[in-house]
Amino acid sequence: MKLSERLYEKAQPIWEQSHSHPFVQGIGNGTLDIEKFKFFMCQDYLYLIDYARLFALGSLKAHNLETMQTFAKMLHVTLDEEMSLHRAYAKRLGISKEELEATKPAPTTLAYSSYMLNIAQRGSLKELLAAVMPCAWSYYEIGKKLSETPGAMEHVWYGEWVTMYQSPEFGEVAEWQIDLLDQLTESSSEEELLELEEIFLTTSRFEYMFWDMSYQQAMWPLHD
Ligand SMILES: Cc1ncc(CO)c(N)n1
Repeated sequence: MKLSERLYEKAQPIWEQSHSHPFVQGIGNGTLDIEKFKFFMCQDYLYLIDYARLFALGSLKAHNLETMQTFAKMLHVTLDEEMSLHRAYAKRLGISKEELEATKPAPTTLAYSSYMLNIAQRGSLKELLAAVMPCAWSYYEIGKKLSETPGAMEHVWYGEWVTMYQSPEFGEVAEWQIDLLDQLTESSSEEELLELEEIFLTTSRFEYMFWDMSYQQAMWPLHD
């Protein structure tokens, strides 16, 4: 069994909770409160900055030129295409570029980004991939599922979001990461596979928490 098949199976109970979360469902049926989406977009913008850094680290840790080029491409696509979606939404939502960039990270954003970057910095390419894989893979799955709802891709607010994440180009990114990790772990020990599984499940849990944080618009529970 390929590692990716095992990871997919193990993560299902978590991923299913993300799929059925009211934030995700609300994007699909168009009922999500726009204030919650605003919160999500600003926090996601911060998240993507660190997510992009993981691709820079992937390029650094790559074992050959082709892998290095693909990580560099994902770095570029994140900074200049995915984040352009956020910049365009911010503009429509009345959030200035300065405001967007000055967003303060919520505790869940900080925890998720810090965990991912820590794994990527101290681990090998395998650990880095295990940490980053639930991101593109689960968003692609969510995009595809939501796009099946009639009108979801045409919705005045959430249509563009669904359209981007269900796109085959976005799916290719997930597939490339999956294939590379499967290839790199062909002869890994059970002990190593278990470690990678734990990382994958941890970022899968953080993905769920990110939806929930956005739904609750959860900042620090303290007031300065
Ligand atoms: C939190 C999060 N996970 C994954 C993606 C997909 O890139 C995203 N934009 N945000």
